[in-house]
Amino acid sequence: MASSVAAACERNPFEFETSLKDLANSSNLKAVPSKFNFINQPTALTSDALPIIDFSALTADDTDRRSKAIHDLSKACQEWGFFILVNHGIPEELMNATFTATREFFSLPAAEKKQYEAKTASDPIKCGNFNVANTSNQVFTLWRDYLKLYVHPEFHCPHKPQLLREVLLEYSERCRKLARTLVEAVSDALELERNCVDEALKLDSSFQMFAANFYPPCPEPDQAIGIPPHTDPGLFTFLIHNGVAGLQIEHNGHWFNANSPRNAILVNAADQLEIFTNGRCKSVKHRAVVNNEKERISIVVANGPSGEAVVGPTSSLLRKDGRPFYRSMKYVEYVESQLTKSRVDGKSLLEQQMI
Ligand SMILES: O=C(O)CCC(=O)C(=O)O
Ligand SMILES: [Fe+2]
Repeated sequence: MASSVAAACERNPFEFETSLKDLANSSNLKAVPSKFNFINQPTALTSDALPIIDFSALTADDTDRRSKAIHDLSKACQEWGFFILVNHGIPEELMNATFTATREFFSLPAAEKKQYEAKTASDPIKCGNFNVANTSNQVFTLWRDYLKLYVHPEFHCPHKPQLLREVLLEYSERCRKLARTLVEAVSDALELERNCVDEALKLDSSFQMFAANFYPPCPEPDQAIGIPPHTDPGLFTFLIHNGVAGLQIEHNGHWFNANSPRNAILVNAADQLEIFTNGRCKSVKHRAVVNNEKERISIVVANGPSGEAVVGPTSSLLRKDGRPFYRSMKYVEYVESQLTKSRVDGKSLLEQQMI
């Protein structure tokens, strides 16, 4: 759920000028048009094995099995910040339908999509390519079309394609349930009261965002970027993709290709989980690179606290001297500030929250 990459650009960051899908389809592009130019950092090392968490074990009656899964989850959140979730119970057909509906949305005529061009950070439906500035104030456009929706506690969705509403209602609800169980498991692992996150962060009215990213093949993949390095807002982000590689994550100072098997969900601990646990869980930087052969789609759900919750470190995880490592901030303000206040290669909003 890329956000900390955005910037207070002179151009509207949300401006929808080019449907990249159309640009890539219509012209025989040999080079990346200059407005997309972004020089990538060194490419990723080969993939290392990300931790795998078996969701069915987290909810198992067998206490030993459950305790081991909770321990593994907590270790994954503290060491990698990312893990692969298997046996999560979301039907394959629902995931496929989500891809189908999303692809249909991106195939709509540009004029149809342009009605969802956002004017401000708080618009609940946003569609475009996204303009970003770096610390030298140079603005560039990301090599991706995106659709971003606020789906809970209020559900917002474009009218077309018809299928989209139905699948997103179901997919987002299932993701909320999974995220809640993961949050409980992390609370157990950190010896917090089981429902303490739920209560403190008002998860009944969890602010949940859905994003679909469409990356067409790019003639010069080293000269453009899908999404530059960023961390996500929220507690847990869920990502599924259409089988084409592109996600890279930072681990111990290196970039790794993050691959995941079909039907698994790639999960990452996000900023508010790091803040609430006073740094125990890590919200890790990641980025999306592009390739010159295949189109890539990723579907991302950011499961957050309530928009109204003021998120800061929980008291039992403060340092011995009682001081927090992070400032507190209302979640909805955090989400919207990320879209306007941080810059590529500058301090992310999460870093700005550190005391
Ligand atoms: O497309 C991807 O793999 C990354 C997407 C992402 O990080 C985001 O939408 O926040
Ligand atoms: Fe992200």
